[in-house]
Amino acid sequence: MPNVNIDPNDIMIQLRGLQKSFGPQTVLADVNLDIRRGETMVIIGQSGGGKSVILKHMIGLLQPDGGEVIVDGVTISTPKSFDTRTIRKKMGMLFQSGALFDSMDTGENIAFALREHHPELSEKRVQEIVTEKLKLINLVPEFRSKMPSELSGGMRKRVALARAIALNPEILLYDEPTTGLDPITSDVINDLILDMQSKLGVTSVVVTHDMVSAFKVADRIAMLYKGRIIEVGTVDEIKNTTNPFVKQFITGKRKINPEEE
Ligand SMILES: Nc1ncnc2c1ncn2[C@@H]1O[C@H](COP(=O)(O)OP(=O)(O)OP(=O)(O)O)[C@@H](O)[C@H]1O
Repeated sequence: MPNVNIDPNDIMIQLRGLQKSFGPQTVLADVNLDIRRGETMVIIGQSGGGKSVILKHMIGLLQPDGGEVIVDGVTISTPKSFDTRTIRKKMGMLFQSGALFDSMDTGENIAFALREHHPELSEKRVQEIVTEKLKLINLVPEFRSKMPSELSGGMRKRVALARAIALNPEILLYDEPTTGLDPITSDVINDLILDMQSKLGVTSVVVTHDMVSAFKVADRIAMLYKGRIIEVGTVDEIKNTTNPFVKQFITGKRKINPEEE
């Protein structure tokens, strides 16, 4: 359970009536969610339910059909306000695949966004920042010369996290950070998510199916169901929920009743 001071009235990300369809498929019907500055919000829900689509709206990779995304008081979701460069400077994202550039070594992967956004930085400074980011994810500086093909799944995620924090983001978005990892490696990633919150003071949004991870890293958990957030609560509140759909999801039971598949 995280341990930082969070002001419930200080909202970093607001989703207001978010709607998104792809062709005939409505993925987000009416998503409303407030994420507080400094908190870790975990979004849970069925596979294919639209959790990643929500993250992509937060970072400006997708524009909604209706509704608003407001980040730190600024609406980022209207075509007029759509300034991806400014948004992305504020945010780091850990993609589901832990996408690294395979042709670059670890150090170059971490330095990539730094060089792009800060061409004024000297090579010495870039290397110092790479070392600092490796340290934050508990890796020694020598690790910078490893190629992605030499890394295990867990290591790739860690390096992807170092890359996501290269520009000192205020917000970190994690898409399925523990998927495909064994429980011990998953726990290393969970600890790093907690570290990022306590050491960097970031606001985090984590999309996951992994309830062990959700219960460990979350300040609050939101459940997406049929295109809407049907419940938001602390870990204890979610564990003790009376909502049958949330209960079904967190306990992994297949059906609530024969009508519900
Ligand atoms: N760019 C796109 N074009 C068309 N359909 C899309 C696009 N992005 C997402 N979708 C569809 O939206 C739905 C929700 O996808 P999303 O990846 O957000 O689900 P998810 O809840 O993150 O699932 P999972 O947990 O399996 O990753 C899926 O049916 C997906 O095929």
